[in-house]
Amino acid sequence: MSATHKRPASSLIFIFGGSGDLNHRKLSPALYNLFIDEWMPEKFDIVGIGRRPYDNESYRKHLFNGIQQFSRRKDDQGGKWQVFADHVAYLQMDAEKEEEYEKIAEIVKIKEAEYGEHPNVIFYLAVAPQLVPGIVSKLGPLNICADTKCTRVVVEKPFGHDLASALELNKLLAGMFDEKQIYRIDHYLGKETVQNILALRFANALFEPIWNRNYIDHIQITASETVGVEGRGDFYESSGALRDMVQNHILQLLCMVAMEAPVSFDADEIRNKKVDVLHAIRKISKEEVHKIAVRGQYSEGWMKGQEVTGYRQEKNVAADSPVETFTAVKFYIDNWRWQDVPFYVRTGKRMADKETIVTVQFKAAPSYAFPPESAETWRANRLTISIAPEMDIRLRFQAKRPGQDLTLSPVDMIFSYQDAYEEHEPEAYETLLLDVMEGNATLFMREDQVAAAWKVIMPILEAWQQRPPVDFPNYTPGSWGPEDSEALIARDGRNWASLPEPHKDR
Ligand SMILES: NC(=O)C1=CN([C@@H]2O[C@H](COP(=O)(O)OP(=O)(O)OC[C@H]3O[C@@H](n4cnc5c(N)ncnc54)[C@H](OP(=O)(O)O)[C@@H]3O)[C@@H](O)[C@H]2O)C=CC1
Ligand SMILES: O=C1O[C@H](COP(=O)(O)O)[C@@H](O)[C@H](O)[C@H]1O
Repeated sequence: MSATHKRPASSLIFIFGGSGDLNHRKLSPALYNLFIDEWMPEKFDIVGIGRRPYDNESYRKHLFNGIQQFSRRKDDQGGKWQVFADHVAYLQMDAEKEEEYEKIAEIVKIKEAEYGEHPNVIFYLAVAPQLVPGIVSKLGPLNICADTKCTRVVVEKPFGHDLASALELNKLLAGMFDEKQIYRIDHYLGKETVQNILALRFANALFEPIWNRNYIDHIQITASETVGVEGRGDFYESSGALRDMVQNHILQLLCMVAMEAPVSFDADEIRNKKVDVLHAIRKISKEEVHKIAVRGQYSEGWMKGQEVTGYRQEKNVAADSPVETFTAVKFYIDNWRWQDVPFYVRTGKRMADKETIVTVQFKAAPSYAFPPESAETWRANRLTISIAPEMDIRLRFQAKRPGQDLTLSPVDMIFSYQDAYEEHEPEAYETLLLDVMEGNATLFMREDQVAAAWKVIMPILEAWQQRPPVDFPNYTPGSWGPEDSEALIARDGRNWASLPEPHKDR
C-alpha cells in the first residue's frame, strides 16, 4: 500500500507451486491484470515451478485456462495475453531435491545477463506449509538471497501449524533472509475494503471520537462461505477453521478495527499498532474455552436445490474427522479503548451465504423520548462494513416513517464502491504482488504479529485437541452454523448480524 505506486524495477519471479491451485486461480490472473494495467516492470519473467510434466507451451495454456475462469479480465485483451505469456516459463523440478536448485541459479544468471542488471528475485512459496522449511533451507546456499535489497521470499498462509512451528519457521527464515526480505502474505490485507477500514477510521474526524467502549456496544466479524472444502480435504484435515481463517484473516480484520491511530503509513508503524491489539487480547484459559468458543462441522444436505456431501465424506477426509469447518469465538481486548467490549467472530464453510462483514454495533440512545412501541431501540445505530462480495459501508440510524403515527424504522446510508467509482478495484493479490515487487511490506505480516496471533488461539486449539467433539457433524449445509453459535451470543442478550438488505422494512 504505497501512497503512490511506481512501476517496479525489473523482476524475476519464481513461483513454487506454479502448477497448483493458488497460482491457477489467483496469482497468474493477478500478474496478468497488473501487466494489462501497465504495472509490471518493463523487464520481467515468471517461472512456475512444479513436478508435473508441463512444457512452456502447455503450461501457458493451463494458465490461460485459469485466466478464462478466474480473472477479472477473461480474454486475451487484443493479443496482450500472448505478449504476457512470452514472459512465462515452466521449470519442472522436485523442490525437495537440493541438486535441482542449481537450475534456479542458472536462470538467474541468464536473466541478469539479458536484463543487463540484477533484477528483484522473488521466490513465491505457494506450496503446502510442510514444504516451506525445506525450500527455504535449500534457497540459502544458492547465495542469491545474500542480496538483501533485491531478493524477496513470499510465504503463503498458514504460517506454521501452531505457535511452536511458526517460531521455528521464523528462526529458519531469519537465518537466511533479512526481515525486510520476508513477505508473509495474508490476502485479506490486500482487499480494497479492508484497507478502506483505515481510511474510514483515520481520514475522517467523524468516527474516531465514538470508536470506543463509551459508544460501542460490541463488534462482530463474520466470514462465511457457501463452498465446502472443495478437494482441499488433505490440507484442511491438518488445519480446520480456526487455523485457516481466524489465526490470520479474522484476527487481522480485528486489528484493523481495533488499532490505535498510526502516526504514519510506514510499514512498521502500522504493524506495531496492530501487534499492540493482539497483545491486548484477553488470554483465554483452557477452562473457559467452552464458554467463549464454539466449533462445528457440516453434515451432508442440500444447498440451493443441490445435494452436497458432508465434510466427513469429502475426498481425503477421515470418516470420523474431528476437524471443525465452523468456529465462533468471543474475544475481549484489555485496553482503555476496548475494555469489556466483546468482539464476536465467526467463520465457516457451507453456510447460508458468502459474506465477509464487520458490524460495529453502537449503544442505544441514553434516553428515549419516543413511545416505547415506536421502535426497537438497541440496534438503532450500526455501522456495517461489507468486505466481500458486497463492497460497501452502511450506516444505520432511526428515521420517522411517513404517516400520522409516530413510528420509527431503521434506514441505511450506503456508500457503495460500485456506485461511487468507475474504476474497477484491483484484486487483493494484484495489490500484494505489486507491493512485493516494489519492496513495500506494509500489508504483510511481521514475525511478531504471526506469533502473537498464534498465542491468541493456542488455548482454544489445545483445549479442543484434548476434548474431541462428540456431536459432529452438528450443522446442516445452508445454515448459519451450529446452535451453540447462536447461544454464544444470545447468552449476552445479542444476536448475529447478517448483511442488511437496504430499506427492507419499507
Ligand atoms: N488455493 C487457494 O485458493 C489458496 C491457497 N493458499 C495457500 O497456498 C498454498 C498452496 O495451496 P494450493 O495451490 O491450493 O495447493 P495445491 O495442492 O493445488 O498445489 C500445491 C503445489 O505444490 C507443488 N508441489 C508439491 N510438492 C512439490 C515438490 N516436491 N516439488 C515441487 N513442487 C511441489 C505442486 O506441484 P506438483 O504437483 O506439480 O509437484 C503444486 O504446484 C497453501 O499454503 C495454501 O494454504 C492460500 C489462500 C488461498
Ligand atoms: O485463505 C483462505 O481464504 C479463503 C477465503 O478467501 P476469500 O477471499 O474468498 O474470503 C478460504 O476459502 C480458504 O479456506 C482459506 O484458506
